[in-house]
Amino acid sequence: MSYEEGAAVAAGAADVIIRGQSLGKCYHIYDRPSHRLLQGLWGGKRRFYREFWALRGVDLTVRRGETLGIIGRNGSGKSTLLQMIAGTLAPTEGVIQVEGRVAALLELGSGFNPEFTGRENVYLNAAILGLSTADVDRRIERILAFADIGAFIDQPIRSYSSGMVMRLAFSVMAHVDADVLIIDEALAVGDAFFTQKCMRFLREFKERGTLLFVSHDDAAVSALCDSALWLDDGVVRAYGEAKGVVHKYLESVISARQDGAMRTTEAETPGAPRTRQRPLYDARRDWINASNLRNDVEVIPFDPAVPGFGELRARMTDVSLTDAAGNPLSWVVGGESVVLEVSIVSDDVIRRPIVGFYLKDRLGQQLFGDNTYLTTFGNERPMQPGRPMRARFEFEMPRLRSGDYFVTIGIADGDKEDHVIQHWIHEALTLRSDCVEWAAGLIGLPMTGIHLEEVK
Ligand SMILES: Nc1ncnc2c1ncn2[C@@H]1O[C@H](COP(=O)(O)OP(=O)(O)OP(=O)(O)O)[C@@H](O)[C@H]1O
Repeated sequence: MSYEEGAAVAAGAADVIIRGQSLGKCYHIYDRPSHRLLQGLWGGKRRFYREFWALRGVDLTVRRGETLGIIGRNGSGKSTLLQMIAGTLAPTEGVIQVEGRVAALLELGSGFNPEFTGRENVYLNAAILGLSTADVDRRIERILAFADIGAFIDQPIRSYSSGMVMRLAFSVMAHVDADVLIIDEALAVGDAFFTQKCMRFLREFKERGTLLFVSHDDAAVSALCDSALWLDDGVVRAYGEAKGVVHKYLESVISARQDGAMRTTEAETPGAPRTRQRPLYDARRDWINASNLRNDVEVIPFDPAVPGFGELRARMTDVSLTDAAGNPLSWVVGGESVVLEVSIVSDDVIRRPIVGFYLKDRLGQQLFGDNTYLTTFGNERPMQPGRPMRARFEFEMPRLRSGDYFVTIGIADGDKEDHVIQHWIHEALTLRSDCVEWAAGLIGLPMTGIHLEEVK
């Protein structure tokens, strides 16, 4: 879909909440400080500055309930556009109309007064967003619980770390009943557990509100957003369905990296000879593991005190990654065979136990997972009180981009359609990956063989 088509399709839809027409922002650039002074003296009679358009000719229409991703290189105009939508920056030309309450997390602590305490800033910030003191009184406990910064809340903000400022700012924003949320995902980097909490909140918010999400992470935009807008040097390069726009953006990034030496391939000719697939040992594995391509993954051990939920007639007592011999691992190398073990106890009969897991990245995207349902299908054994069980999932550890990952585990009683969650832990294990080089995709599947050869 072209930019014009994207804007036209969106504009035709009912329930428009944001409409921007021909938006532009021009800054005056003075090559020397003295030029600014001279400009003041000369007024409009002479020009001592250069014009720089940070944004120009942007049309945009966002419907209620839509999630729009804004992508683009550094300096492409993303913040400029979003500040206009948030109402903190006036456009030089064009018109922006926004319905309802907008809460934005664009610049860290921008709405906070450093001399006031966290608590005072909560009231101040919420008031700016239109909440009365009584409204905040009713929500303050929830705001503080979400931010989770403890006694610091009664200290001046200037004594906070940037992570604490982020937690508080996000928490206020999450509790003001905003119609539109604007988030720069780069700000949410840092504390991985809090990022998970934020992402869970954003997924829930998406169901009822309008979300504008700035991200450098193309996978996150594809996964979270309905539509995307790609800005490049202040102008829109593509606008429309998220996956299509992200695809074009990536194509351009890769093409630029390869100095434009890229062509699009045609579909394979029918009947052309194909390489036969046979399971082969990947001889590169030893080489990869001995080089800087090696992907080390630290396993942060299971903490039995970590919060979970469920009926709790059965619960997990331990979760670990082990080698084939059952030895718990504190480090794994991407590509190695591992076993995910979940130990369970119950104090009641669990008629049909099912144990499942998935691996999530820091944005909460589910990368892969599985469960015991099909393995036990037709041969279900009730779990008896006082007789512990253990679920084992054997797989090859995929290579993981640098960052934190989480293993979510669920235990249920029932079948695939109809079951009751017994115990669910969002972050049962944390995997901390360190990876210097990255090939492609969300995860790197260990290849059993890669070949390039002449077909005889
Ligand atoms: N006050 C200003 N005066 C002059 N130029 C500015 C000003 N604010 C922003 N710019 C310029 O406008 C351009 C767009 O900036 P903007 O912050 O919107 O980009 P961005 O896409 O959000 O970048 P990033 O991803 O690095 O946050 C940049 O070239 C920036 O240097």
